[in-house]
Amino acid sequence: MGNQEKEAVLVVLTSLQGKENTAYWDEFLELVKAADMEVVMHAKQHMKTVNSATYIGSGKVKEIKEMLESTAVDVVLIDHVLTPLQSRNLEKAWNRPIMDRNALILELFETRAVTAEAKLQIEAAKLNALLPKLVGSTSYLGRQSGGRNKGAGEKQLELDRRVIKRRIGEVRNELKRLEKQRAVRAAKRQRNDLPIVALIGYTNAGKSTIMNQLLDRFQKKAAKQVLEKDMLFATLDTSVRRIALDAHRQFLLIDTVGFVSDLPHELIEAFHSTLEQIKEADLLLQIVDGANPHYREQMQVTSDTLQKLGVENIAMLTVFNKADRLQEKHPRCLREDRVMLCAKAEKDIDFLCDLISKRLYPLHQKWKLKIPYDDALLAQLRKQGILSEIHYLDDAMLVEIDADAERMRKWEAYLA
Ligand SMILES: Nc1nc2c(ncn2[C@@H]2O[C@H](COP(=O)(O)OP(=O)(O)OP(=O)(O)O)[C@@H](O)[C@H]2O)c(=O)[nH]1
Ligand SMILES: [Mg+2]
Repeated sequence: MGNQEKEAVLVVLTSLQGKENTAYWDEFLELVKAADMEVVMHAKQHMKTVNSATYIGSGKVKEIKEMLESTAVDVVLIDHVLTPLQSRNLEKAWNRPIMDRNALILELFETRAVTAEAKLQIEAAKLNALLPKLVGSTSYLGRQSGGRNKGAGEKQLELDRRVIKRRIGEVRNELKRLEKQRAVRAAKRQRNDLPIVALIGYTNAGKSTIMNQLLDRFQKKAAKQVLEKDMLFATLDTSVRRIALDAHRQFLLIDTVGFVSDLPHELIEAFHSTLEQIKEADLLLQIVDGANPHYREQMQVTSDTLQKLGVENIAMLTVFNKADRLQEKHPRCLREDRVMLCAKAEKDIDFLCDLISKRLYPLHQKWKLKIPYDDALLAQLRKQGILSEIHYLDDAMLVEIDADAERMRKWEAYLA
């Protein structure tokens, strides 16, 4: 199989006890697409119970075997998580590598990872997932190295296991080294003493879009934008950028990897150190795709994942995004800590900044000052970037500024 060619896959979509699981299936197919695989066939099975040996029923196993005889298929995907025994049995029956939902997400992360750290984290997750499966099966390593591992016996298996364990050790050491580097960077940030705001939420909700909009709006120098894309798991690395609302109101904004239902625990573990950064945040911005009919379930997944990560007691603002896709109009403010907006509308971004600022700098307010025309204060305020409005009166200028009470004290004489 050439590198350019997409892997041809047969997708098995299942449902238990007559529940048509279309949302789950759609999401699974989106994951397949994001992993850059091509669905050449699919099979559906409605099951009453789970078959402990093969997950799906034996009749379906046979039927799919016949399907596989007539078409070139590289891998069979199953929309659920299988036990090692189930995937071994299916692999034997179909003579094809099997990927369950976990394996697919790992594969997708692997194709998407850019930084050394993300790559290593995924490698660790994949190797860990591989070990328990490595009993009487050889196609996993074969597939990983790009070819088929024919005729490999028990000896080979033992060898494989040793190779994998050694590699896991190496990867862990390298990750530890990178983590230390990050700790140093984090310590430097702390010395800057800027508050930290973290964007979190379900994949494809618009986290990276919001980060880019804020960069566009508030970074005078062209800041490096992050990738935003209509695809599951566009972001796999956390990025940190500094946002300066003005000279005195700055914060660090972190964009993070999105969550998905049943995120494989190997991945949560592997990404733990990256996601740890969420714990340092002073404010969480939970971004929700408000136009997704399943936004409630997605919010539930987010709060479950946060709980698994041990993130608690951090103030959270929930942003229902993509308001432009809704039929009805909604007010921006739904509740004190819930807002609805469109990340692509400049006014909405201003509104969001205002909210963030009120949370981070609660003592900050707008003040009106009266400044004579020949006074140097205006230039000073301009330089600090806290000037928001000027009106030119006959005898003086009436200006509006953003500042906290502490700083206002020295300008008290100017208060209008
Ligand atoms: N219509 C509309 N589309 C939006 C809005 N915000 C983001 N999008 C689109 O939604 C898609 C996903 O946006 P991203 O910012 O990449 O989402 P993300 O939350 O970072 O996703 P992951 O990195 O995969 O977790 C992109 O195609 C965006 O252009 C919005 O307010 N309205
Ligand atoms: Mg993103």
